[in-house]
Amino acid sequence: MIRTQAVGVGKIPHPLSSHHSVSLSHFTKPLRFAFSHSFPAVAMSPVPRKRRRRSSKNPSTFLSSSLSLDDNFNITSSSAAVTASSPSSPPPQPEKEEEDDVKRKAPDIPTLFRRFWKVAAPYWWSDDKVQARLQLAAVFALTLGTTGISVGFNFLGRDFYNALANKDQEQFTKQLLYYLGAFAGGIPFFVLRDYAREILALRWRSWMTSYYMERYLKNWTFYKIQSQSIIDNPDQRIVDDLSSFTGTALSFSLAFFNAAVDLISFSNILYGIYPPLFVVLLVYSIGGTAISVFLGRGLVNLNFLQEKKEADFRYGLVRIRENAESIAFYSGEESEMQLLIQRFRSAFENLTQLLISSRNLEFFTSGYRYLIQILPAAVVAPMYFSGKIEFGVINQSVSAFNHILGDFSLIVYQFQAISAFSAVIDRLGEFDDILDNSSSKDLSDPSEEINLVYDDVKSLTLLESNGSMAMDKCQKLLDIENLTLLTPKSKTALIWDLSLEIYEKDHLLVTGPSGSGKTSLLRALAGLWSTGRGKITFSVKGDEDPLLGAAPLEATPSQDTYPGVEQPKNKDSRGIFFLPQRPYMVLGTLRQQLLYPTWAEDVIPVTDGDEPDGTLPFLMGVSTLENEGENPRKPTTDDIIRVLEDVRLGYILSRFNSLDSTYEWSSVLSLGEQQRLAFARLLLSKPNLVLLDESTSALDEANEAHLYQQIEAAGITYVSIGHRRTLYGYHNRRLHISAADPNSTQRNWYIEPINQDTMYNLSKL
Ligand SMILES: Nc1ncnc2c1ncn2[C@@H]1O[C@H](COP(=O)(O)OP(=O)(O)OP(=O)(O)O)[C@@H](O)[C@H]1O
Repeated sequence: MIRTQAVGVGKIPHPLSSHHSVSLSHFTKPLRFAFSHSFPAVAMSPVPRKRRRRSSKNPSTFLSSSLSLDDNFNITSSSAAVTASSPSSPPPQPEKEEEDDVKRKAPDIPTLFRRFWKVAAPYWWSDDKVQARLQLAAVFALTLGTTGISVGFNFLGRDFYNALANKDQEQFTKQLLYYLGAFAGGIPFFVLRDYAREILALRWRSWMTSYYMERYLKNWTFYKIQSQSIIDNPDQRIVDDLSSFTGTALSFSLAFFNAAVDLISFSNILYGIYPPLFVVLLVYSIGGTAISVFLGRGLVNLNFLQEKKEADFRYGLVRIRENAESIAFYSGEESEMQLLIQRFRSAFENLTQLLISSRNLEFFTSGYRYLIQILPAAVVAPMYFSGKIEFGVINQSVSAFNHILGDFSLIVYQFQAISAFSAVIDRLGEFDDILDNSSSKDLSDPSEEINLVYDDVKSLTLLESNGSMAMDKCQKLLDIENLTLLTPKSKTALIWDLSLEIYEKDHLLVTGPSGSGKTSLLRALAGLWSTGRGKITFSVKGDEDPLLGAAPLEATPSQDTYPGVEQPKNKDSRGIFFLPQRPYMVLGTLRQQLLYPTWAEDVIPVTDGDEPDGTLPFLMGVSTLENEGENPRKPTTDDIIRVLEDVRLGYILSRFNSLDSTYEWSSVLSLGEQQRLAFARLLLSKPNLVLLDESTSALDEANEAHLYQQIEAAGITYVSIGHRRTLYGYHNRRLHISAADPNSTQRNWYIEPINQDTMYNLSKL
């Protein structure tokens, strides 16, 4: 076993030890496969504490987390057995991914520093900056205190050993008592320093988590990241990388600060004992740092990939959980197993490389550590023999020497942790850049963008209050002008030059062959896609922008994700509602399902009245004040029950006891029931216009007819996408989109009224 020695933030030294062991547990947090064998004295664990703490109830996290090494470098997981017994026919390799991994270059040092600063800085200038800086000052003060105590122990050690060597029992007992007293007085400093640091790291992490989640969910960045595969595993970056980053950044800062203070304190001591020893130490540590940087240069990239591969593996397991029923119906276990093994193997192979690189570095660092162990004693011993110094001074010089060497060798000793931290910085920096500028990857040419506008009906009325035009405009809900729609990235044309107006009670059916671009048209209307040309204008009710208080709607063009597109956060509050093809069930109670998304703030439990100690202002969730007055009156329990009856779902109340029971709704409700539940949401929100994407595809014809009657009776204008003939009966116009011809720019759509003739012709088919 290799023992490490005093580096950075120290623990209370053992009275009989020649050097001081340290606590640098934070250093290892980003290092998923930390090297506990190297640091037995500092209680490092093979898997960082936070990661090990993941709930074993969650099978995916358990399996994934257990991809770790024990002290003997054995893989301690059932997954390892799986790998060993993998079938003889290897699964197909994800070639593109592998290629990307190979192509990936480690970031250069200036990029790393830029990213570190960009990720770390915002918190210290945030609303929480006063608390943050005060706590940081306290941590630094406690760190200074502990360094002072270490220096005191250095002198105590000298006198203690002098008394021992002189066989002076009285002096020895006195020194022993001093030592015990110093322990009693010093321990609280060490404990409180660590506690204060952890608390500050937690506070910082909480702020960062909230800050990143806000930007991730803003402007549909989460959708773009996912649909265009911009970066891997954003969830892992928010959960694991932020946690590692805050803890490690603080630990490293303190360690460097402590090393600087330590250096000054102990240099005096060592220089006072024997100056040449100090010079030898300087040359030795600078040379050692240069060599370890050279040997460990590949570790940053390997750590980056390890994070990614593990997250991919975990995501594979999560997908099995989410799609359990479909996989079970397909009996797809064998394929799933192959896919999982493939991902695990990829993580395993990268880890093997990581271990080889670490081993090579470790050969050097171990030698570096051992070679120097006896040097200080050997150098000063002749002075002791000649009577120039006392015996205790030998111990003092060894202690001071080790302190200073530790300070100088911070990079050598912690290179593996530093490289893992660099990978975390790299991943977070990349994520941060994307969150800041999420439009840059897919929207390069602003002239090739669809212009999406929300016109305020009231302001238009005021503007043109004398003419009949104003009345017409008030009734118009949607105006599409010369819309040419392209797919993002590949820019394949789906719809050419579409112009269309929708007025109140004007129910439009969109038809066309599969893949022609019907759903994509809705994506463009929702603002999710903006590649193409043309203008989409929604006439919305309400005299205030829900996001900006009293500011007029047209005064707020979006500048971030989709330039030129004004993005509402809460579309339904402007009278427009989208029902996607696959109903989305939120996590929570039945009531929350029904209130989503119009009264989304109720999904997040907000503490009222007395806040529990430690609640942070930035973790309060969505403010209820923000949307107050914008959304329709919140439905009462009676309203909700009535609407459930209206969509013929009244019976589920008795089945699931109450509106406030929590279930995995996407599993316990049939697809048709989920679609009816989506209509219940719609009826509660009562928008002016709804865009339905095959929203009744799982329903029988009777239920479909019933739901259309309900929304018609509620005065909601609807645009539906659908293939079924029965849908013609509930609409008065049809937009037919044909598959676009790549060699032509001709219109690939037409609009026709749906009348008795249409119905007659259909019935003959
Ligand atoms: N994120 C994407 N990037 C690039 N192309 C996409 C993306 N999503 C869909 N497409 C392509 O756009 C085309 C239109 O897709 P869309 O979902 O609009 O079809 P649709 O008419 O609604 O089909 P269906 O009736 O089968 O639901 C398809 O060829 C599809 O493969």
